[in-house]
Amino acid sequence: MAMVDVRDVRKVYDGGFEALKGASLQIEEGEILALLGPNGAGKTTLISAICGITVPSSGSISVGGHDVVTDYRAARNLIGLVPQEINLEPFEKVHNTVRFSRGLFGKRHDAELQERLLRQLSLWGKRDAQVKELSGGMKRRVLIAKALAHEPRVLFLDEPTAGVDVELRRDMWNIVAELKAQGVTIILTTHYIEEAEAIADRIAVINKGQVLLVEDKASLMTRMGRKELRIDLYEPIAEIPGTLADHDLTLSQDGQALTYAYDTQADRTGIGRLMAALSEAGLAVRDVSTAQNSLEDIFVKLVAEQASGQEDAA
Ligand SMILES: Nc1ncnc2c1ncn2[C@@H]1O[C@H](COP(=O)(O)OP(=O)(O)OP(=O)(O)O)[C@@H](O)[C@H]1O
Repeated sequence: MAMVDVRDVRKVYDGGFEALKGASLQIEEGEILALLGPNGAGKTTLISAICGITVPSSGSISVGGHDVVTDYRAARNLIGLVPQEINLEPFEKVHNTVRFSRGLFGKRHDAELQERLLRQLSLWGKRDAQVKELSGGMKRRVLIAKALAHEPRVLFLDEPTAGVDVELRRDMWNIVAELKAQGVTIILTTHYIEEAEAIADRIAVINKGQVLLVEDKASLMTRMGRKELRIDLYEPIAEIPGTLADHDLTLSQDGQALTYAYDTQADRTGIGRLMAALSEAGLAVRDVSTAQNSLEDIFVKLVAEQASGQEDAA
């Protein structure tokens, strides 16, 4: 059974806007799923629907086997939500804020757990500070502590690292890794695609209210990935020799390196043929290296493909 099971969910807002158009998504226990999509794609709407904050117009959602509408409390108890916007009580002390969040779920205060959580998030030294005294990054940590205070099994992080510095981002990634090790299921929305690339097990791409794809990150990168072969030359050249014209090469500005893009899934990459042709052209190779194109390239391509598909259909 999937930990989070979203089936054919539609959401039409009051004004008539259809933010989700039959979205389906199954998320397994203990996995980290990155939900990617451009602005307005429907990510927050989907998360809100799973967390029972927004009621879907149709379709069904369960968390841990509990329907989020008809069995809201049981489902919500399993969920921790780190919202996009900072919504903290400014005059409250850090430790009270976190303690109160646990209380909301009817759970008794657990001093040991609270200390562990605050230490893990580097908030222990700030436990007696008022929220308003904290930096933006620290406030984000408090949001995470609050979301984790009732020991949820599923954690939603909605743009957790928007506007935070590199160090805090790394810290958050470490926290996510620790939670995963504890078997917590994590759903992350992010605009930083390298973040998804770094920490997610699976990638879901959503655009215009539709889930375009859900796939294992590694297989997605292999399936859609293109690689680039960079060839450094001993001697710079002014232009690509005519005999190499059909190899789809680009020459660096300083004339010192050639780049060859190839499809990793193609029957033939053409590398062998290219190397032979280079040698025939009398070009001496100093070094070669390869680079895989990024998840970002793949994401941009997917979204563009959907847009052109819709134009074709129109
Ligand atoms: N309460 C609402 N009433 C009407 N329309 C809404 C409401 N909330 C969101 N929308 C619209 O639904 C669409 C999806 O919004 P949503 O916030 O889910 O997108 P998102 O993918 O989270 O975007 P972002 O990356 O900008 O946070 C947007 O076009 C938005 O304007």
